[in-house]
Amino acid sequence: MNPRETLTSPRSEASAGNVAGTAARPEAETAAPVISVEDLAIAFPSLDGRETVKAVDGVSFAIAPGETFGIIGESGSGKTTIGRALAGLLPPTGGTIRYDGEDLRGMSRRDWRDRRRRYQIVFQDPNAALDPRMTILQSLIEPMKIAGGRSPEEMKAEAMRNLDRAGLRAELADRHPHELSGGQKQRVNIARVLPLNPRLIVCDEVVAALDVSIRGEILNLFAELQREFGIAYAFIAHDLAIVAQVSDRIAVTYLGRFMELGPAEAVTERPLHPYTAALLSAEPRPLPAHLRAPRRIELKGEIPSPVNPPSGCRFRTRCPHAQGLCAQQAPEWREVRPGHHVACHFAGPDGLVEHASQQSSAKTDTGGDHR
Ligand SMILES: Nc1ncnc2c1ncn2[C@@H]1O[C@H](COP(=O)(O)OP(=O)(O)OP(=O)(O)O)[C@@H](O)[C@H]1O
Repeated sequence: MNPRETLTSPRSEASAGNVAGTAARPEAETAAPVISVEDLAIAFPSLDGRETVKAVDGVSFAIAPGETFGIIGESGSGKTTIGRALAGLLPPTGGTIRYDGEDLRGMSRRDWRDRRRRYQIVFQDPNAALDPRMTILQSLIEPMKIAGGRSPEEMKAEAMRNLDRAGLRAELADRHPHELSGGQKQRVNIARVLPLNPRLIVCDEVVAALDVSIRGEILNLFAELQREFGIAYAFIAHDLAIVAQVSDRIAVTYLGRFMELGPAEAVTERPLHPYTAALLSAEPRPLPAHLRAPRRIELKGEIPSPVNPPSGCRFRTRCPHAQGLCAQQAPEWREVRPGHHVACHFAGPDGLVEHASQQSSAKTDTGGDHR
């Protein structure tokens, strides 16, 4: 994560050498993944209990130490569900998650808790993890109490150190959450997880509820902690420009599956999947030049229900380039550029859109209109 890079200066290719399945940063190429996910599936019973909501339906990836792994996609695409599963808050209904190589299933509850502690989540709502009745100091001490092994004096000293690390003044320790701003509370949330020596923090829309003016400061704090402690982040957000700015790699999620996964600058500057291109061109705010889609691709209609996803390619019902094949066959997950994977029948190393448009003009179209 490096939010100090401005949005108008994309990362250089050299700084983003990539290895399939792990990090985009060269120093992480040989490091064992902090987390590796294989064929993850998470299903919920629907509200009436009669159907199954396939919120996540077969995603695989690995995150390297110190990497920021961005996850984007429309509302309902499964981002939060993936994030909650990574933080151990939701048991997978299929597939495996390995934490530093270990599958935690079947462990004793105590061992599981000890391991899981190092994979944390910070939510959009700064109040989500703070008890309004506790002082900030008590809130900072609470996770250490649960973890055990420190004396009250040690816990207090560690809490004060982390308050400082998170950029907060010592006198805030005696305040209650309602006396702090949203940005300050989000800093407390970050300070709370530091004593747990996190390996991975899932950042779920962590700046979405904050004033635009302080978003950069919070992102800088995440970046500083990453540099200092080598923490990896799974960074979930709607705001494409922010995800592009902070991530080493980006996964593009649609209806519980990944459509595309690759180095951040490649995904945002030379997207392979029409869904990624559509997300880029649908950005309400003007994006920096390097993130702008070459032409506008309209994303029509709502995301279909994960109870009954479309056959073949899940995106086909909204894809301007869909053809007969897309309804019949789910596209394979292919690596078409080094470290850059895509699930689209028509993606090639030089991109997709032109190739698919040429074919679609000659064949029957099963999707929306062209363009
Ligand atoms: N506890 C649950 N019970 C039933 N369905 C659920 C549950 N949690 C999530 N879902 C469904 O799973 C799908 C994915 O939801 P999820 O919150 O992961 O998406 P998201 O991409 O994070 O969306 P948003 O950006 O709005 O947070 C949605 O259709 C959602 O309604």
